[in-house]
Amino acid sequence: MNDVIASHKDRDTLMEAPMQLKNDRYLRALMRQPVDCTPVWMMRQAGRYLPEYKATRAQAGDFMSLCKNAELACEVTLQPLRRFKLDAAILFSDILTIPDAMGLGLYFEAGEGPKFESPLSSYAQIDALAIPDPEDELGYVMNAVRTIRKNLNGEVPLIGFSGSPWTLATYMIEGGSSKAFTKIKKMAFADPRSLHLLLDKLADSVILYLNAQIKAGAQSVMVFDTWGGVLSPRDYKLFSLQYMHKIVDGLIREHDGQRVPVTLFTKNGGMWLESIAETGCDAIGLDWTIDIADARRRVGDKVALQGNMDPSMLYAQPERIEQEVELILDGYGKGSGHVFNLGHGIHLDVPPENAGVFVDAVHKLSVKYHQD
Ligand SMILES: Cc1c2[nH]c(c1CCC(=O)O)Cc1[nH]c(c(CCC(=O)O)c1C)Cc1[nH]c(c(CCC(=O)O)c1C)Cc1[nH]c(c(C)c1CCC(=O)O)C2
Repeated sequence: MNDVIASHKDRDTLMEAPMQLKNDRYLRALMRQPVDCTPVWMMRQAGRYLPEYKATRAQAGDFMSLCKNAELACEVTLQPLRRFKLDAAILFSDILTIPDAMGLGLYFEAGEGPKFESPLSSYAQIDALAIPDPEDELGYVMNAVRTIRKNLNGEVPLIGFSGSPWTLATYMIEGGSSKAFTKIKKMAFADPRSLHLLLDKLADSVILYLNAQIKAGAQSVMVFDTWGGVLSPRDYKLFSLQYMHKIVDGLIREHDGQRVPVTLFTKNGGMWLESIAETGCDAIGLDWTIDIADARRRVGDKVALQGNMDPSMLYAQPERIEQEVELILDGYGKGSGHVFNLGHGIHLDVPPENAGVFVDAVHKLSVKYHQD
């Protein structure tokens, strides 16, 4: 009942959220328009490395309760922006909301990561899965998006996100995190019909989910393909990229008169940049295993690039962090089209001050790459 009231309230008040951004360099860089300096944000910017996050999470009880409470999800989205001069906010949620809404029973076991009560193993189970209605079973995510957009008050854009079909399928079939991915690979090679049915349903679900996030106020969207890099080149195209391509084709690309840029991130996907760029995405997220100068040479002006400092570099001394930022900025070279980021999520035991050193270094050291 309270959720219903909150959702109507948020829908009305979103009208008050300003259209014009005070800081739009994140969106400009994704569209390769001139910027004054390189924008920066961090994946898992809200997370266990911040004491204020731990306090709010304790208040919520557990991780999913935090995701399902729009006010608290908004609070943890904004916490890192109060500490650091980030150029974008990322919705606080998780990629596993879709499988949870499909009825697989998501839970988090301390120290073991996400788990599902009912993992998938047969065609019949996959055939029986329904595509979730984003404003119903996933309505709590849309409420969070509306609440965050309103509270951001036009400061910086809000990034919405989803997992890629392949990455979501790994969790749904393995039953949680995996190292060898034997169950999903067994299905891929011994029973491809079942896996393709699942991937296709997930692609349809992701399209509906991301489009609903865009309508609720997300100004840019990202698809996280955390596990695409465990496939061979041929199987990556068949089981992962094909479905991300379908998603890019199905997304709202312009909303309220503004372009909504889409970024695809495949961890360990550096060898497939040209193919990823061909999906028609606006930007590619890079992990740290590829040289950003090579990446830019290979994609040319086709897409913007996001990345790509090793998250473990945040354990280093300030001078070493600054040196690494400079090397990456120099690798990308002059001009717009680069969003600075870590190559993956921030580690939970990183000192918060080091994240601040990183963000400030990007802004300070990048100015010269955007002059004349
Ligand atoms: C694979 C994946 C997941 N979730 C996500 C991915 C794709 C990106 C990536 O590769 O990291 C994406 C994600 N997860 C979370 C966000 C929110 C935005 C942000 O802060 O960056 C985003 C964008 C919050 C979260 N999602 C999670 C946390 C930590 C939860 C906590 O303990 O408070 C956060 C802040 C939980 C989570 N959720 C997932 C894992 C593996 C874990 C870690 C579990 C553990 O180590 O105990 C699945």
